[in-house]
Amino acid sequence: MTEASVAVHADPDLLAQAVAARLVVKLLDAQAERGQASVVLTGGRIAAAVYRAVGQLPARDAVDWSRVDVWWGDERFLPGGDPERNETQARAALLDSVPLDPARVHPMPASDGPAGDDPEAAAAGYARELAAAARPGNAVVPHFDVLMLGVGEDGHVASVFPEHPVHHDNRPVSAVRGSPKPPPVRTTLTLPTINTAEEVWLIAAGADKARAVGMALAGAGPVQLPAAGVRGVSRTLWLLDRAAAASVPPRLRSLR
Ligand SMILES: O=C(O)[C@H](O)[C@@H](O)[C@H](O)[C@H](O)COP(=O)(O)O
Repeated sequence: MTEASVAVHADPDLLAQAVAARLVVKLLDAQAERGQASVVLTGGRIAAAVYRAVGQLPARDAVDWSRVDVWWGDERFLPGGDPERNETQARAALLDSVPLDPARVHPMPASDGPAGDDPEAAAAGYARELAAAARPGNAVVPHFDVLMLGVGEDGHVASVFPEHPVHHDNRPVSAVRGSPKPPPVRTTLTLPTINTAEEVWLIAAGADKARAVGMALAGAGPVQLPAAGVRGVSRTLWLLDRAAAASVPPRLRSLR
């Protein structure tokens, strides 16, 4: 298992700028190697700041956006276009301003979508969409070059919350009811699916994240602290601001 690495930036704004720059380079590298790139998006405040920062980078135009696949790690199960949906936030912050191929943008279903107001059917539908894009062989999900995650104060990632039944769901995508973070109904990739990504980036800003970040890096259990159960295939990268990094074990700190 690859050991996690940690990069610390002075404040949330610099963190968002740095993650945006890394993301553009990651997409360019993937396209240079494979002719295409795939990214899994997350929700929350720091993710929105990253998307806005990508949108403002001149180098964003070096990416061939028509050959980028966009997936989501989780979604709030609300009607299409609801401002609280992670999809709506990502579209407003970045996706609407870059020339993506709409067929390669894969939002998780909305509660007023074809699967109806049933999060289990929505999760199953998204699992089918992932499987349809998987490489031939045994894979049930496509290759993800980079999967980004925000981190909750309680250590949740995507919509995998501490001690939640989702930990016992062995399907690739799970419906979540009773989320402690509103709204209560969501869909999410499960941890084993998240961990198929080549690189996973956990992004957190603010002192209220310090405890969860410190415990995850110190080796907490994934059921109690889901962020501790995240591992990218070739890289697990924690991208933090100074406040969120306050309890990172000293041997892992590379303060900037
Ligand atoms: O749908 C969501 O709410 C998320 O995907 C969730 O996992 C989020 O990324 C974290 O809660 C961090 O959010 P903040 O960056 O806003 O703290």
